[in-house]
Amino acid sequence: MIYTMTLNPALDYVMHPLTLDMGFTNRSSSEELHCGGNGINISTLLNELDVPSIAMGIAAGFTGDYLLKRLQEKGVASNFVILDRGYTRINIKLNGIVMTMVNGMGPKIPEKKVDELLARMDVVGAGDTLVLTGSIPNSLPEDMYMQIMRRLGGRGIQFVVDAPGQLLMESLEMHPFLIKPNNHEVGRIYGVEIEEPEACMPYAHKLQEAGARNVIISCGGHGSLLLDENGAEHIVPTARIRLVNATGAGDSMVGGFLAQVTRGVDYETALIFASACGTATAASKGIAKRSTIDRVVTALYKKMGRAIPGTIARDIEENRVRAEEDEKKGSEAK
Ligand SMILES: O=P(O)(O)OC[C@@]1(O)O[C@H](CO)[C@@H](O)[C@@H]1O
Repeated sequence: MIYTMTLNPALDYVMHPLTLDMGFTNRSSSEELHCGGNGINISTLLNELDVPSIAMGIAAGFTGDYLLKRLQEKGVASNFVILDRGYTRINIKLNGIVMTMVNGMGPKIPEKKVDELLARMDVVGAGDTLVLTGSIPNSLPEDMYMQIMRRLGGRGIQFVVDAPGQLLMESLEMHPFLIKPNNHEVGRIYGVEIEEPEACMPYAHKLQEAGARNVIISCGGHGSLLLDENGAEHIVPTARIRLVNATGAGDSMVGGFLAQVTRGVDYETALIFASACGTATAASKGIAKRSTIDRVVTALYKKMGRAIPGTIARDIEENRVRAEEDEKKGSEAK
């Protein structure tokens, strides 16, 4: 089973402001509300791909109730500790000419609720994957991810860590199965400016030498790289799309990669699929739907001048047939 941990989930309130003038009232042309937080985004993407996962974390108040209700409606399994006070944050995403985000701090988490969460996490065991991603609320210890990994270490669990600088570097001693920083995060860690996957590859080697098994570095429109646990280097371009909203694109990459690795697909194919999932979300409102992912996978293989591997091509065909049947049933029911 894949477990995702979101210690500080959010409702992402995406606004499309026509202007963004500081000190004035700006008007938005439309708004959307999505379930957010990195782990939740990964579980949402996995659910879209019919890969079971359990989203774990801490929720509170009316926003937390709404978040959990929405997850249930979508069919995303969850196991959240509920706080008695405060409310799950609402993160503002201002999707104008440039994307501007204001992320909330999140509720204060009492120690007894942390203990409850840790106790619930004891269900994670041998052969499971645990994804630790997103910010750690101020009221929790900064080394919370390390505490979780140390507690669960030695049980045969595969850890996936997608966290900023120091947190990521500290986690490497636990030999995470996968880390996925982007080029800017890697640049900040090593004090360099790097844009393209080729330039990032030496740093992927450094991160692997420091303990990570598989290292993905996403480089936005320049593509992405994977240095896999066997030492093989893979570089994949990005499919061309019209950018709608990049929130959750990195999480979708992680979800797409895990979905393919879980079914035993080779690492390069998993990276290509992961890249397509990230791009598909960037082209969507919220986390990408299956049909968009399939479209982007097809476009990416075309761009690379390669044939789509059998397993992925069969999935695409099955999804197409299923969508057609659903549409037929829908119009018959009207
Ligand atoms: O404040 P954090 O935890 O660092 O990031 C949270 C967040 O910005 O990351 C996700 C992906 O971009 C969003 O769904 C969410 O609002």
